[in-house]
Amino acid sequence: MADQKSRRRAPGRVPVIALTGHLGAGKTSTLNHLLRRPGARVGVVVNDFGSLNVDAALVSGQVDEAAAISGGCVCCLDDAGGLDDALRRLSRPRLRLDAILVEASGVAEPVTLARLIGRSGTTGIRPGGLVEVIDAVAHFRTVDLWPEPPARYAAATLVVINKVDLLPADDRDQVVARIRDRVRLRHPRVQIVTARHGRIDPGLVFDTAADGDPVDELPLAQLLRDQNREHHDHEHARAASAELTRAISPSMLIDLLESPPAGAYRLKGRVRVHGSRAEQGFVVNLVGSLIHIAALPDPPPVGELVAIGMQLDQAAAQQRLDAVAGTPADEPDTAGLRRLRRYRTLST
Ligand SMILES: Nc1nc2c(ncn2[C@@H]2O[C@H](COP(=O)(O)OP(=O)(O)OP(=O)(O)O)[C@@H](O)[C@H]2O)c(=O)[nH]1
Repeated sequence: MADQKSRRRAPGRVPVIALTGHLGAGKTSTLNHLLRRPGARVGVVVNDFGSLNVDAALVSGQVDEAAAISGGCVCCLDDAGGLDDALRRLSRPRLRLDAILVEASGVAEPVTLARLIGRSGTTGIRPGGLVEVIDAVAHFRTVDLWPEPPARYAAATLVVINKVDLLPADDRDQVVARIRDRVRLRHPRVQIVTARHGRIDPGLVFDTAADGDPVDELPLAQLLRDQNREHHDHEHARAASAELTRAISPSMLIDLLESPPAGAYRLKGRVRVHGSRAEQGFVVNLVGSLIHIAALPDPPPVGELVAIGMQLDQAAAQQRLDAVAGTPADEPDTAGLRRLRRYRTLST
């Protein structure tokens, strides 16, 4: 009988699965959902666009092995921003990982990322598919904007139409069908599923990494040419971030989320505030104009806030974030806490 160790992972190269999608589409939610799959040893590479790794903080603790790439979009940095190093480290045989998931920043181009993974010099890995997460609500305002369907659809092995819960009930089927049709125009055979909070069947993702997958089934040269003809949004994305070394004012935080800096499409972070009795931690998220706030089990010793947008006014955003980070908030702020808790209740 095969011993436990040899049964833990199929022999051979570790499949590397990329998770892509526009800013705030639901990549971290999908990743966290996949990490809850029992029985698989999964390594994760997280690439945040801002200089602070919010996503890495949100997945650590649930993952067997993690590597973070920060400071820019993985496909725009020299040397793939350390992707090869991270893959080399995570594919070491003694880690016995079943799969490696790479969560790209929300501004990475899937075609380029697929190429980086496919052409990686790392010997212990093989491409295991690319999961493109789509924000069903914002898709036609953010990603699919031109007469030709975007090249990014063709790089995907699985398309997740996420946030379907946010579509109005009488529009839902029509919007989902429209996204499906556009994807299929580019990629007739791709798997498409709908999801809420990235809750897809993990078997779909790990199955796309079956050992028999062709190493490179994508006509990448053609796709790269198509992508270059399209709008290169990732070249124009900008970010501002601030480290939060103390509790912040909930009023200032909610003001920031309700009236974000000019051009900020995405705002996210982990914060600490003074509750009525003790300090409390929260994860805050803004996508477009949608605010989501969830409680953390413990207040983070050091938190962070990151703002990202294609046309972000970086200086103004930095000033706003620095003001939140630098304003003393040592007393409970009852009105601010009430506003924060209201968003938290609406977010459940
Ligand atoms: N209502 C609803 N909210 C969702 C869903 N999926 C994600 N969200 C929320 O959308 C926000 C962004 O989700 P993330 O998973 O962080 O998105 P992301 O793609 O990782 O974001 P970036 O890494 O910044 O590009 C969070 O507030 C999530 O709770 C969904 O299916 N329904």
